[in-house]
Amino acid sequence: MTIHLNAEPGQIAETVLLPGDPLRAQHIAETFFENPVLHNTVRGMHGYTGTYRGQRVSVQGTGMGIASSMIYVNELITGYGCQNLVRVGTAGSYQEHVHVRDIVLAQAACTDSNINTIRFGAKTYAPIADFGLLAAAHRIAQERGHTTHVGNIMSSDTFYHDDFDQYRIWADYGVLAVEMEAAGLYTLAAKHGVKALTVLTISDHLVTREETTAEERQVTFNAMVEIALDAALGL
Ligand SMILES: O=P(O)(O)O[C@H]1O[C@H](CO)[C@@H](O)[C@H]1O
Ligand SMILES: O=c1cc[nH]c(=O)[nH]1
Repeated sequence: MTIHLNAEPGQIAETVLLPGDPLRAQHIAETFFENPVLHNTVRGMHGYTGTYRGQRVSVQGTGMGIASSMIYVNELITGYGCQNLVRVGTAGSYQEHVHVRDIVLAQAACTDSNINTIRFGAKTYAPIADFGLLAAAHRIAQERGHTTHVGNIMSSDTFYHDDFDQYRIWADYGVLAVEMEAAGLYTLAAKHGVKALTVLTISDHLVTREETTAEERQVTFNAMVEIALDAALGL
């Protein structure tokens, strides 16, 4: 057991999907896993372990933001020996050609958080995805005909900015979309020598202001989860 996870030792699989929302963790377990068992109840941040196409796998809610998610990622790696960590989340598009419902594979993650200023001072660290997971996810998404973009994303500490247009500087440098966790996940994965990837579904658009309905989000979300599971488990 760790401070924020009350799973028994060995109860969490080596491969873990990481949605921000604990209810999405429940949805993933109930929709995709065989024999899911609730492994965490601390703070209502539900996590489940079961099997998917015969292989052991877990899903763990992380909460929103780098600060919350890094607590879970840290404890999953150091307390439970997790080796493959794949975030599955929603994101806002920064680019006209990246549409709502599209899938984004985060090759790298910029951040406005201080997590790496604390570590590296004035030197800049570039948090990146595991290439094997990234390549597998890309191949699977292409085979299934999903519109998929691979590139840089922004992991922001702030959902509501005083200046809405602040995103344009990132868009000008080719950043595809914004979410709130990947840079922390990639940094911790590198530190501990484990594999990480972030798979995102575009849920809203900062340029066109388009949004998806809850039903649309659900359908695209399931496609993203299947890509993440198959890539992480080498299926
Ligand atoms: O859909 P999830 O995984 O929660 O991810 C995105 O949604 C939340 C903001 O609404 C942030 O956590 C952001 O990263
Ligand atoms: O605009 C968005 C959408 C999802 N998640 C974010 O962090 N921002």
